[in-house]
Amino acid sequence: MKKQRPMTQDWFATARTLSEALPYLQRYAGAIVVIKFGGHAMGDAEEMASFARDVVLMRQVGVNPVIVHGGGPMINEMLGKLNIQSDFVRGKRVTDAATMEVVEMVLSGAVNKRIVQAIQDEGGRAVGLSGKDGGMVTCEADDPELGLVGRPVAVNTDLLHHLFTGGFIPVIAPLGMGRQGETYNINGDTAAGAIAGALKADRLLLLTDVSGVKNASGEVVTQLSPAHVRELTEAGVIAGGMIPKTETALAAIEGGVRAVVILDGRAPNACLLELFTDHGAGSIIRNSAPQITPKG
Ligand SMILES: Nc1ncnc2c1ncn2[C@@H]1O[C@H](COP(=O)(O)OP(=O)(O)O)[C@@H](O)[C@H]1O
Ligand SMILES: CC(=O)N[C@@H](CCC(=O)OP(=O)(O)O)C(=O)O
Repeated sequence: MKKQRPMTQDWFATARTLSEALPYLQRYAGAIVVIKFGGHAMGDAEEMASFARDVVLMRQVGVNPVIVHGGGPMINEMLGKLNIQSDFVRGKRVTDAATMEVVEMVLSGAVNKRIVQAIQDEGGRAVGLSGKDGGMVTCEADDPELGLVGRPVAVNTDLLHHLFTGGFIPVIAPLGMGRQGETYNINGDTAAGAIAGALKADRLLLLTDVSGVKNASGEVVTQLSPAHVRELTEAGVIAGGMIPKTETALAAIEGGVRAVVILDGRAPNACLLELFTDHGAGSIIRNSAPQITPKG
């Protein structure tokens, strides 16, 4: 039963926010939204629960969310405990057979199941998978220097469509299968971009630990075209871990994703703010095509 509490301005504001969400709820009903949930964005138990609640709410209002997660910091921790040395080249982990074993164990085991559990705890029905399940992500070796790092060359979305029909929320670890049955380690951003492209997703949300793409003065740029992203990259303003994200964003847009948003996954209700309010969150990257209401 609802509690009887005195009416305050806050309650009116809450009701107004719900009412203002209507056009966005209508716009996203049936839409596919792929969310890359990076290891740095996961935060503590409360932040994980808040993320899970947003995802369950999305599903409840008819959106088809797909979670593709990372887990780089968790892999580093386990490799450290096992005294296995690990190096990164251009943002990707050099992966030999011993490292691959640990990567698969941490991503498909601990990290994947933690997210599945968090979603179930909020009343959603999550299914934990890796890109190997249902022959979803086929890879080729990315670069001989990187060992078992995969570059997705084909994505089969049949399994995902079955899950959408059943009302399930897919939670996918970024692993893929080679044509000879070998397992590949895929950068989480790359995997999310490939899956979003194959689904022709309405939105790809890349959740990270900064509030968006920053310009040379350190301010977040809220709207970017692919040309603007290339300019910032050539000028060295987009650097480090942001490079695989913006490269993924450009490839995803090229592949048919309507828009990509880079945002801070630790900010409360970041996904809801982006999808269902006038305010939006983070940096949106899209071709400067005519806008379709609301927010294209
Ligand atoms: N122009 C830029 N705008 C925002 N962040 C940037 C930029 N250039 C580099 N970065 C760095 O990219 C980092 C995000 O990448 P990364 O740490 O790999 O994220 P994740 O672990 O979430 O995948 C930011 O914390 C920031 O240090
Ligand atoms: C090839 C490669 O680098 N794979 C990544 C996969 C996890 C990942 O991408 O995690 P974050 O999103 O948390 O960084 C790795 O081994 O760390």
